[in-house]
Amino acid sequence: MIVGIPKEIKSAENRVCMTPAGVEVMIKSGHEVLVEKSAGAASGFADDAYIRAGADMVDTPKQIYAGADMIMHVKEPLPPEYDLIREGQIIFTYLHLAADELQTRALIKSKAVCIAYETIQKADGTLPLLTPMSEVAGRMAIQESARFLEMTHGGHGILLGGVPGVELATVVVIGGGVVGVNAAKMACGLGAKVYLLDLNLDRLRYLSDVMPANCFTLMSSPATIRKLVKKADVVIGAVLIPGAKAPKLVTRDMLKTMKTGSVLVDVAIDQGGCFETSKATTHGDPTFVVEGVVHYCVANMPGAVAKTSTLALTNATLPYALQIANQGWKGAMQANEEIKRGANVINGKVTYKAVAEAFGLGYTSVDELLN
Ligand SMILES: NC(=O)C1=CN([C@@H]2O[C@H](COP(=O)(O)OP(=O)(O)OC[C@H]3O[C@@H](n4cnc5c(N)ncnc54)[C@H](O)[C@@H]3O)[C@@H](O)[C@H]2O)C=CC1
Ligand SMILES: CC(=O)C(=O)O
Repeated sequence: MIVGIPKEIKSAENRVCMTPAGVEVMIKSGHEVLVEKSAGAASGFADDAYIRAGADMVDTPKQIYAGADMIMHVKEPLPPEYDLIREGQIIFTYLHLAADELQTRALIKSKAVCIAYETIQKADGTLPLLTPMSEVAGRMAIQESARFLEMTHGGHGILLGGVPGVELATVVVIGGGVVGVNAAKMACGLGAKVYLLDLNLDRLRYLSDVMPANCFTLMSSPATIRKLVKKADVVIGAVLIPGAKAPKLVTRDMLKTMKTGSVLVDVAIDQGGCFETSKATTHGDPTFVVEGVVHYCVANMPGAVAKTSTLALTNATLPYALQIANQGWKGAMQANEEIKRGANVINGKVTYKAVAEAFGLGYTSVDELLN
């Protein structure tokens, strides 16, 4: 198979979907790899390293899309790429379709085989290709909160951990999965008072055992969220219903009760965001203010720390990419249920239920397409 690696074009997206070490493994397995010039530069991988690994370097995304059987990306294809995608081509990347009708319709039209990193799912429900970036984004969420609590950035000027004799900050983390735990750990480490909310009681039991003493676990409900946001300096949105649009958990009315200059970080923005007032922002212009509350809603947070994120992401994606390249998409999905759960749009059909439901589109089981 010919695998294509275009340069990312989303705003301030510095990651690349495969390192030279990954390219070497692909090529040793009998595949060819096309890499767009300077695709890895921002992550610390010069073109020379890809050439030494055996890749063919090309100048434009057009050449990548024209020549490759499987396109790998980090972020979703953007409008300039839609018409480059070919029928039957495999697109393997983060897609987050339930929050992006334009892209969903473009992928349906393309008749490509679109496999989403974020819905590849193990039998125990975990999401192996989302986890590493959720670890990064969860940790970053607290760095960014600390930055935007500073007065020069619009915050109300409280230090997360306080100092002896002075009140410390209150951080509310909604969602106790990978993002939530990583955010809560960082906030606890800095000394803040942290509330960590989830709907899953078994998860709350586990978290209550393993988290530090300044982390308080609570069952998530509208009443609890309404009460906590009033005293919060920071609220982190970290919920996920896999593949689906995020539920809106903090309403505009709740926002009106919050402190002026407090900070919301909606990490779940890639799935549409879990605050009613969220809209996606970029690293270039990451925040906006509604009802006096600073909103940070960047959909590709890990792109800002690409030297960490590229390695963490590609450690996880390579084995799956290799299996798809070795067996083709049908063979890989027949052999591996985890990859089958990644099927979102295939040959013009929506094969992920939550995506079909998000836009009132017809749903086709991937099994119907595998025979
Ligand atoms: N903005 C960005 O750059 C990035 C965004 N993300 C996004 O962050 C979100 C969270 O991802 P993960 O932590 O990996 O997911 P996860 O599946 O590990 O955790 C989600 C948690 O939310 C909980 N939950 C669901 N509904 C809830 C509710 N109503 N109240 C409280 N908790 C609820 C679930 O029980 C689960 O424990 C996803 O949308 C993911 O795509 C992840 C990485 C980067
Ligand atoms: C998860 C995701 O969309 C990201 O890392 O950008």
